[in-house]
Parts: sequence; structure tokens; C-alpha cells
Amino acid sequence: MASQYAPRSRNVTPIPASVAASRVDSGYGSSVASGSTTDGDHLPRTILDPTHQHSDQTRQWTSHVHQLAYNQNRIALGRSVNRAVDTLKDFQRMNSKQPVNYPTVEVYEPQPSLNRTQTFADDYNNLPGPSNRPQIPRRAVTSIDLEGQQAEPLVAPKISEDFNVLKLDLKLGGHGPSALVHTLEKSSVAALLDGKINQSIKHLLALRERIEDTSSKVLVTGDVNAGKSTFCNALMRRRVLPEDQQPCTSAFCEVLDCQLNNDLEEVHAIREGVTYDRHDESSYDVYTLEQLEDLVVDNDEYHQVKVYVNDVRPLSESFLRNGVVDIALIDAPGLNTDSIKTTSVFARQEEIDVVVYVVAAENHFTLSAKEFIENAAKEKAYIFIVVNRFDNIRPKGRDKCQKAILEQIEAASPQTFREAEELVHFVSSNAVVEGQDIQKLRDFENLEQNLRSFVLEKRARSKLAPAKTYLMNLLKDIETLAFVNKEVAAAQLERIRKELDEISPAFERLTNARQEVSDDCDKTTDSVANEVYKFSRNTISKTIEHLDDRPVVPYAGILDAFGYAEATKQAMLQHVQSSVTTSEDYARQKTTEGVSSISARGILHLGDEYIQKAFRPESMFSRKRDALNKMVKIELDVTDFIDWDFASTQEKQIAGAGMSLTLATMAGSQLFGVGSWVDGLWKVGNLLGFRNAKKLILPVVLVATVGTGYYILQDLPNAVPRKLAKKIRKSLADLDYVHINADRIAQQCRKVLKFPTEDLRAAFQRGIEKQEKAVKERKQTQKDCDVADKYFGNLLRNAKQQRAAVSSLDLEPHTILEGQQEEQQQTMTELEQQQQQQQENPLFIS
Ligand SMILES: Nc1nc2c(ncn2[C@@H]2O[C@H](COP(=O)(O)OP(=O)(O)OP(=O)(O)O)[C@@H](O)[C@H]2O)c(=O)[nH]1
Repeated sequence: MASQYAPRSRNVTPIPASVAASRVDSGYGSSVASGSTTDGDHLPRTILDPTHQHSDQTRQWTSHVHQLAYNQNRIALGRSVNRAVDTLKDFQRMNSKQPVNYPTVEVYEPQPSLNRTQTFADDYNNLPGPSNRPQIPRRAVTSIDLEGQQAEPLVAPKISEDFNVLKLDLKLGGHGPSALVHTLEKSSVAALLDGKINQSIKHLLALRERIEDTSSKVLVTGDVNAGKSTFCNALMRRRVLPEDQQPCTSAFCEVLDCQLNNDLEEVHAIREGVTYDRHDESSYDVYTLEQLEDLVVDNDEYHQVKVYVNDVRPLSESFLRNGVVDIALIDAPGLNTDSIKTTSVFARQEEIDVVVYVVAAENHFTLSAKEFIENAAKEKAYIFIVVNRFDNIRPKGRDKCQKAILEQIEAASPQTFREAEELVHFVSSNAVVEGQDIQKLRDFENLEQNLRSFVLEKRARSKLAPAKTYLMNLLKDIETLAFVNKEVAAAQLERIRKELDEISPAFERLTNARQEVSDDCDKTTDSVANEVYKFSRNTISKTIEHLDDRPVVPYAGILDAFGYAEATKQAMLQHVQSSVTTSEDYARQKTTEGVSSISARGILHLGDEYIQKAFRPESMFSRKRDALNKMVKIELDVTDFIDWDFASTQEKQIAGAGMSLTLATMAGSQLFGVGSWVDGLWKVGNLLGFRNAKKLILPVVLVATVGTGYYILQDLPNAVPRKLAKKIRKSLADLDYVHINADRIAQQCRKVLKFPTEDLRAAFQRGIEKQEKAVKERKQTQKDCDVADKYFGNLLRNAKQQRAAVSSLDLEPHTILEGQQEEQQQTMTELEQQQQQQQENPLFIS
């Protein structure tokens, strides 16, 4: 600790009130307990007669009435703050469950020809309903997702610009906040809003604390060197705070009545991060008033000092010791000293009740001054403005200067401007020090009286107005959000109802059609397979049956008998094979028709949802072409050249042609059958007699042999096909060739038709699942919208009620004139009764 301002020990003797008056004179004129007085060198401290408005008694009455009214408003505002906190927490819960829609402005005007998604703005403007509904301008609700998609921005006036407390801060690039909102996901906007609500809850709690705090905090701020410290000193008529031409105040100096510190005049210096507790000496270092300059000039050790001073002026004049309320006069470091201090001044203004902005007349308002005033005015509504160092403006230029500064004030805080007579003062604080210029002193005392009245009599306004203004702004924002969200929910409900009206029957139709179509596909498959089976069976059977109907290959003579037989066999097998091929071709054609019929059903019921696959019939039956040659193994033998069965048939046909021929026939036809042969001879012997028969045997045998040989040779071209056909038939019959092939072809058709059938079933399943999902999603959304509709309806009503209640609070002080005491007495009694009632039952007041 630097020795020059080492904390002093606490054995400071309290200043007796009797001597305080003489001690406090620090060049501002002596302080006396009475009102207006003149003492030699010193100019009168009170030029304005304090009794010109109220008698002491009236002032007392007034004070009392104000106090009661203040308490009543304080309690009512406290309740409103609690309700607003509950409402915000509830809103936050809702936002976390279902992201709240945040309206915003649009960036461009879409051309009428542009195809665009319908947005909330369309919904809202097309909504049926009474024409007297709130006329919210056309807007885009870009964070609103009516169909699960980002809505497109539309032309809209600046509804989001209207937001005050819950306005989302998106200071990015060159875009305005609202232009950026629509580029964000709905969930991101909800998260931002959640943060904003948190901030607002925190602020409301701070406001509640401020309302409950019985003291009034007056922050004196302004640009560097504007004369803030000089102004504070002038208010106390004491040189307490250091004044310098160089920027000097580096810590917040809070000047308080030393009555709050057991009448001890001293300085409590608080380090960064430490929470001050007057009763806990470890939370601060103690210094004397004389050491103050060292503490606040170019000293970064302490960020805040509490200066307890004795203000010995009478209650009617004293600013700090006024008999109504404890006042803390906070001299802040100048704005623009450095960015950190500027920021902390900005932050500090949230916890104070009155802002006194000091500006140097010759400098006007800087940019940060304007920003500060605009910001503070949003919540405080009124800013007390001291245009200091007015003596530095030449008399000729004063009107011009006043005009220019008032114009700046009008732009930054119109409300303050409207009450400029009370709230804007052109003074020279150092005139109080010099005490030469009566006009300047009058100006300052006029300021002082207005400031006292602003802080004391209008305490309700100065201390409670910030809470009222904030609540009004917040509730207005909540109303806007509730209104927008209710409208969106209602529009969504209507849209979903329409969509469900369309989807539900389509969904039922599809579900019913699924089984029917599936059965139809099976029927088609069965019918194709059966038809193909029948056709194949007929075709192949007939081919096999008629294999030997006509010579199959040309006969080149006995010498090529074997070649002829082999070629005949191959040709026949080929013929059979062809019948199989014909059947397969037929199957291809039928299968193609079947596939088309199945696909047609898919398109009919599923439309674009059904993806038709290309069918290539040529790839059917590609592997079974040479199957027959492998299956049928037919070896040629000698019997394949002689057809005895056929010869015996022929015998019967030519029996009557002559005996020799009969014999020859008999011999030829039964050459190798001994039983038949003997039988034949017996028959012939009987016919001719034994002797004749004996003579005839040789020639007959010869004739028979020649005849037989001749016949065989003659019949060979026909016998071979017959015999081979027979053989092949038998072989194919043994193999069950006809059935196997017909069945194979039919089964192949079944197999092929199974693909489009399964595809179609899968497409149906997908379609049904999709629709089921769509119905389910919409029903869920419908449920959510229903909840939202009710929630936001209630929220809108509540916010309106709350706002009406807050708005009805009259914070304006009412001047009580002499002769009105009786009336006021009655008012006071009523107020006191109400207050007592409130204390007994805080929930209900009449
Ligand atoms: N002419 C004139 N000078 C003044 C007036 N008020 C203050 N000054 C002078 O202006 C200079 C700065 O005054 P301060 O009170 O230290 O100003 P400040 O705004 O507290 O300065 P910082 O705390 O450093 O920002 C001092 O030299 C004062 O004497 C005034 O009304 N007229």
C-alpha cells in the first residue's frame, strides 16, 4: 500500500452535528441548518426561496403521501416482476420443448412469378377471421418451419425491429440482426432466444432487488473532463471529489451520507472482485477523505470507493441527507477513458435508478454519449442531463448551442426532450465554487431543485420507472411472440387438418389395395404358369407323338442305312428340342405380359413411388438348350431297321391276295417265330394235303426268303423312323420328358414373375410406411400445435393482463398544495389502510 494513502485506523471520532457545519465548508460557502441566508463573502446558498411552493407542513404531508404511494407501487411492481419471471421461465420451458418461432424481416421482395413456398406471412394474411385482429404488418417468419423446411423470406416491415428486450443480438457482418435470423436454423434461433430470456430473468431479478432497495442510486456519468466531479461537489457544496483538467477519475466513487456509516466520514476502498459489506472490514480498506484524490486519480488498485460524507445542510436542501431516502451519488469514470471503463459504466447503469449525464457545452454529445443515452433511455425513459461548462460558450452563441444540444437529445431520448425544462439544464458547476455569478447560481439551484424532485418526490418515477418501462417492453415483446406463435400454430393446425384429410384416405386406400394387388399378382403368376405348362405339354407331346408322321431326312439307299438312321434320330431329337424351344418362346411372351400387368398395377396404385425395372425376357431359359442330347441316349441297333409289327399289320391287309403271297407273307412275316411258322405250315399242309405241301416247301421258303428280304429293303426308309420314333417316345416317356419340361418352363415363369411381384409388394410396403410416417408425424405436429395454440393463447392473455396492470401504475408524483391537507389526510388514511391490508394479505388487495 503506498504510504501516501495507506488505510487509516478506525479510531475516527464521529463528527458532532454541531461542529459539522463549520467543518464542511470547503470553498462552496458555509452550510447552515436554516434555509436561505447570506453571510458576508459568501453568496446565498439558496437563492430560490424554498418556501415559495410548500410550507414545511405541506412538504411533510406531501412526503408522507408520496412515500405511501411509492410503497404501494413498489409492492405492485414487485409482484409484476415475479409474475414476469414465472412467465419467462414457463416460456423458456416451452421453447426448449418446441422451438418458438421468431419473426423477422425479409431481405428481398420476391417477384410474383417466382415459385415460392408458402410462408407464415401468407398464412397470416390469408387467415379468415375478424378484420379487427391486430394489424401486424406482413412479415416473414423465417425461423418458422411450417413443413419441416425453412420458410422463404417475404416482404415485411420490421416486426423483429420492434422487439425491445427480446431482440436477438446478431451483430455480424454488414447484415442487420433480423436479416440474419432467417439464415439460422430454427433451433439456433430458439437457443439464442433462450439466452435472451436468461438475461431478461437476471435483469428482472436485479430490478426486483433495486425496487426492494430503499436507497436511490444516482449515477453521474459523461465524457471525460465534462465536469462530473465538479458537479458532484457542487451538489454537496463541498470539495470532496478531486477535480482536475486532466482525466482523473479512474474508479467509481459512491458518495453517501455518513449517517449510514455511524456518522464517520471516511473512504472505503474496494478491490476488484470483492463484494462490499460495510460490516465486514475485510471487504474494504479504510482511508480519510483527504486521501481520496490519491485513491481515484491514476490508481488501478481499487475499482470502487465508498465515500461517506457529512452533509450538514438542512433536509430541505441537502441532497444526500434529505430525510426521505438514502442517496448514493456515484461519480463514474468518464466515458471514453478506456474501453473497459466505458463498458463497466454501461453495465453499471442497469443497477442504478437515475442517470445524470454530464456533457461539456463546448463539446456537445460524442458518439458514445449518444449510444449511452439511447441505451439508458430505453429502460429509464428519462435521463437527467447536465450541460456543464456553459460559461465557456460565448453569450452570443448560447442559443445556438442550446438548440444544437436539444436537437441531439431529441434524437437520443425523445421522452427526455419532451420534459427538457425539468430534465435538461445548462449550467456552470464551477460557478458554485466561485460563487460570483448570481444568474449561474440560480441556474444551478434550479437544476438542483429539479434533480431533488426527480430523485425524491419523483422517486417512484426515478426508481420504479425503470422496472415499469422494462416490464412494459418485455411484456410487449412476449405479447408479440405469443401472438405470432399462436397465429402460426393456428395456421399449422389448419394446414395439417387439410393434409390429414388428403393423406388419411389415400393411406387407407393403399393399405386395402396392398392385399388385393398382392393376390392379383399371385393370380397372374399362377395363370401364366398354368397356361405355359399346358401349352408346353401340348406342344411337346404332339411333337413326340407325330415324330414319324413323315420322312424326317432323305433316304440315300441301303448303303447309307446307318447314316440314314443316325440322321433320322438326330432330326427327331432336334424336332423335340424345337418343340421345347417353341414352348420357351411362348413362356417368354406370356411372362412379359405378366410382368407388364404387374407393373401396371404398381403404377396405378403407387404412381411415381413405384420404380419399374427393365425386364429382359431373352435371358430366360438360357442354360438348358442342350439338355435333351444329354438326357436321351439312344443307341442304334439292327432291329431299328426292320419293323415286324408293321409287317404283321400289312399281312392282314393283303391276306386275300393269293396263297403263295400268303405263304410268302407268312414266311416273311413270321420268319423268326418257330411256333407261328409250324402253325403256318400245318395250316398250309391241311389245305394242300401233305404230299403237295412237301413238294412246295422249298420253293415256298425261297419265295418267302426273297420276299422277306425284298420287303425289308423296301420298308427300311419307313421302318427306321417308325422304330426310332417308338424308341425315342419310350425313352422320353421313361424320363417323363414332357412333364419335366413343361413344368420346368412353367416354374421358370413363376420364378421370373416373382421378382416384379416382390418388388411391387416392397414398394407397397414402402409407400404404406411412408404414408404411415407422414400421418404419424402430422398427428404429432397437430398435437404439438394444439398445445402451442393453447399455450400461446393463454400467454397472450396473461401478457396483456400483466401489461395492463403495470401500465395502470401511476408513478407520477402529485404536488400537494396548501389547503389540501384534509383531502390528503383522507387519502393517506386510505393508503395506509391499503398498505396494512397488503402486508397482511399480499395476494389480494382491494
Ligand atoms: N469553465 C468551467 N470549467 C469547469 C466547469 N466544471 C468543471 N470545470 C473544470 O473542468 C475540469 C474537469 O473537471 P472534473 O470535474 O475533474 O471533470 P470530470 O468529468 O470529473 O473528469 P474525469 O473524472 O476525469 O472524467 C476541471 O479543471 C474543472 O475545474 C464549469 O462549469 N466551467
